Amino acid sequence: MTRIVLETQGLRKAFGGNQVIDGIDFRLAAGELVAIVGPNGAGKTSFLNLIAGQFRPNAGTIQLAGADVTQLAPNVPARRGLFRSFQNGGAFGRLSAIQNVALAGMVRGLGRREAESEAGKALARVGLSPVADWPADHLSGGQRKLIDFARLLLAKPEVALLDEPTAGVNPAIMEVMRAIIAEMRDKGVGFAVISHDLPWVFGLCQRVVVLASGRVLAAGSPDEVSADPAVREAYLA
Ligand SMILES: Nc1ncnc2c1ncn2[C@@H]1O[C@H](COP(=O)(O)OP(=O)(O)OP(=O)(O)O)[C@@H](O)[C@H]1O
Repeated sequence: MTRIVLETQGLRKAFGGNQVIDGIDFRLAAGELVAIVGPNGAGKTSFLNLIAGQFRPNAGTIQLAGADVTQLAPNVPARRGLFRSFQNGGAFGRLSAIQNVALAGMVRGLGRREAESEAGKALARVGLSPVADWPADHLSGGQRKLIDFARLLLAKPEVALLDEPTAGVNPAIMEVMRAIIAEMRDKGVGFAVISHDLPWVFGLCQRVVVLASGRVLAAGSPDEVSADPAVREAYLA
């Protein structure tokens, strides 16, 4: 039987009168990659913020690997096997690249030495060995996104939430990202990936969830959602 690693039910969030998430039911299985797409302002990042604990929902529940994490602080889901990347990279600017990556290993219980040794290997994998000792805020936007991928390798999560990983990065880096995601997914990590790059993400995912106005507008295979008139209309609008 398929193991569900992430599930939301009836998730809702409003800011003042703006209902940004309006009742989202979502399931992600181990080893599955779901693309989360939709027009600007649809609520995609807010949905990840709710799952990762950056926002508190007004209603609904979030289960991570079978445990209720609905009301937990942001760092707690990380210790329970959740990884999250951010549109502009999640690195701490004053820490070096290698310190940032090692932290992801320490969160999962590695000692400092072992974490730094693994971080060095992960940085080599993403091509960042030459800048391993540079402060993250001296790196380019694309390099900071690669730090997130090195952090992902160290974190070894059950669930990875990626927010626009390929925005503003060159094709060679996109290929490094694709290979890491595919390898981890094949080992059983569940991925929810927000992307505006539909060819890239449709080439990786099993399922697509289209959000619009905080709701699931459509869900299905890439071919099914691409053919859905409501999806076309939402994008054109
Ligand atoms: N912290 C916040 N306070 C108030 N409103 C917010 C906050 N975060 C997001 N919103 C609102 O939530 C709505 C959805 O925004 P969100 O960033 O989740 O959309 P998105 O689908 O990720 O968009 P994009 O593709 O442009 O990144 C927007 O109307 C936005 O203004």
